[in-house]
Amino acid sequence: RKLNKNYAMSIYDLGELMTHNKVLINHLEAYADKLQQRVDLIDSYVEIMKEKIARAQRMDHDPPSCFSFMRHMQFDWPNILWYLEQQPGEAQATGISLLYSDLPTTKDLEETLNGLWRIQTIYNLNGSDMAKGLLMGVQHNYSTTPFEGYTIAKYLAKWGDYAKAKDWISVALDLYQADEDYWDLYEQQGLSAENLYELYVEVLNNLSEDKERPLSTMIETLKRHPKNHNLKRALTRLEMSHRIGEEPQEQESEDQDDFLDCCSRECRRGSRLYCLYNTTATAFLRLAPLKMELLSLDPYVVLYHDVLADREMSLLKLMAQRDLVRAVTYNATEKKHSEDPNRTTKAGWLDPSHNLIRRMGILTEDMSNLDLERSEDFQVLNYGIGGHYAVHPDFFEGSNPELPDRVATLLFYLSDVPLGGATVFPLLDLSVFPKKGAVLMWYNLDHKGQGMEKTIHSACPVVVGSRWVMTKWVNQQPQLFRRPCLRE
Ligand SMILES: O=C(O)CCC(=O)C(=O)O
Ligand SMILES: [Fe+2]
Repeated sequence: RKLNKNYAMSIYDLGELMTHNKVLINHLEAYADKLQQRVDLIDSYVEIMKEKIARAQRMDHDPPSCFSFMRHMQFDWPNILWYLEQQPGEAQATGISLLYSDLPTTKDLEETLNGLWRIQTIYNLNGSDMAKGLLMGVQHNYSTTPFEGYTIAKYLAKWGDYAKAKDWISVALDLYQADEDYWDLYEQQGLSAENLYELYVEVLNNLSEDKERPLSTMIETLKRHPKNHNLKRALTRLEMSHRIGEEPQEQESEDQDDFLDCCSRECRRGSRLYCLYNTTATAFLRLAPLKMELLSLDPYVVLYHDVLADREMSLLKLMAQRDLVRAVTYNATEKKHSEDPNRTTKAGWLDPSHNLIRRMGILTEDMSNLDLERSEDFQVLNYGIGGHYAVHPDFFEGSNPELPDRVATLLFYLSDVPLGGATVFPLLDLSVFPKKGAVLMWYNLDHKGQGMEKTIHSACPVVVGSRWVMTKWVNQQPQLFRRPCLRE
C-alpha cells in the first residue's frame, strides 16, 4: 500500500513505516554484500597479478614466455580497469533512492515534537522524567541521547517554551558531559559542545536566569579539553553575554488549560445519575437491552457498554486502514476544509453499502432512536503521536454551509488506550476514558435545534497506544417525528 505520509498523524501508519525501514535495510545489506564481493574479487586479482609478475621476472625471454607476458599486459590490465569502473550495488542504491520521497519530512518531525510538547503540557510532565522514558509513572523502553535532547530543546526554544527547553537542554548537556568517548562521533553527526552551550545560554537568557552554572561547568570542561576549539569559542560567547547581561526576552504567557484537568483523571458528575438496561429506545432493545450509563441529563450524554464485539471492531479498523488520510476541519474564514494542528489524527470513511456497516447503522438507530437518513457516513479515526482534537463543538449553527447540522454524535471506542486519550467535556466537568466496545452518545442541539455550547468537547492527547474510534454524526433534518422541536 502506498502510504499517505503525514506519519505523525496516525500511530497505525507510523507502524507501516517500519516496513519501509525493513526494505531499506535489506537494500543496504545487499549493497554491503556487493561491495564485499568486489573487495574479495579485487584481492584475488592482486594475488594473480603478483603471481604473473613473479613469473615474468623469472622468464628466459623465450618467445612463449614473452608472449605470455605480452598477453597479460595487453589483456588483463584493461580488463581490471573496466571492472574498477563499474559501479557496484547500483540497483540497491536505486532501490533506496526510490523510497526517499516516502521518508518522513521536517514537517513530520515538527509534528512529532509538537505531539511530545502537547503531552508534556497537558499532562504536566517533567522533561527529565520524559527523557528517561518515564511517562505518568509508567517506565517505557526509552532514554534520550544528547542529540535527541538537543533537538527537542531547540524546537521548544523556537516555540518560546523556554522553561521546558531548559529541562531538555540540561539533560542533553549532562549526557554529553558524561559521554566523552563519543564526542567525535557526535561532532560528525553535527552536534558540538558549541551547539549545546549556545542553546543553553539562549534558554537561560530568555528565562533571565543565572548563567554562573553553565559558565563554571564549561570552564571545568575546558580544563580537561584545552584543545577543543568549539568549547573555547562557546566559552568566549558565554562570557560576553554574561558580562553584557543580555536583556531577557518577553516570556510568552503560559496558557495552561486547567480547562483540561479532566484529561488526567476521570471526571464524573453528580449523584443523581445511574446505570440501567435500556429497553425502551427502540422495540429491538426489549429483546437485547443495552447497558447504559447516564453521564449527564442536560445536555444528555450516555455511555453504552459492551456494544461491539472484538471481531466487528477488527473488521471496522481493517476496512478503514486501507485509506487513512489526515483528518481536516472546516475553516469558516477560508470557507474550505483544511489540515488543522488542532486535529492530529487520520480518518477513513466507511462504505455504507457493506453489510457490517449497515448493521452498525441499525445499531446506531437502536441506541439513539434517531433516523440516520442523509447522515454523514461512519468515519474511523486513528490518532497520531500525542494525537488530539482540541475543544470544539460538533454542531455548526450555519458556520459550515456545506453540511446540515448534527443533532447528535455517537462515538464508538474501537480500542483501549493504555495512557491518555480521554474524551472530555470541559464545561460539564466530564471525562470518558476509552473502553474498547463502548459507545458514547450525546445531543449537540437542543429541542429547538440550537447548538448547546455545553457540549463542546475534546479528545485529550494520546500518551501511549494506538487510539481507534468511529464517529457517527447524525443529521438533524430527518428527525421531525423522532425528536420533534418543542416550544418553550
Ligand atoms: O475522539 C474523540 O474522543 C472525539 C472525536 C471528536 O470529537 C470528533 O471527531 O468530532
Ligand atoms: Fe467532536
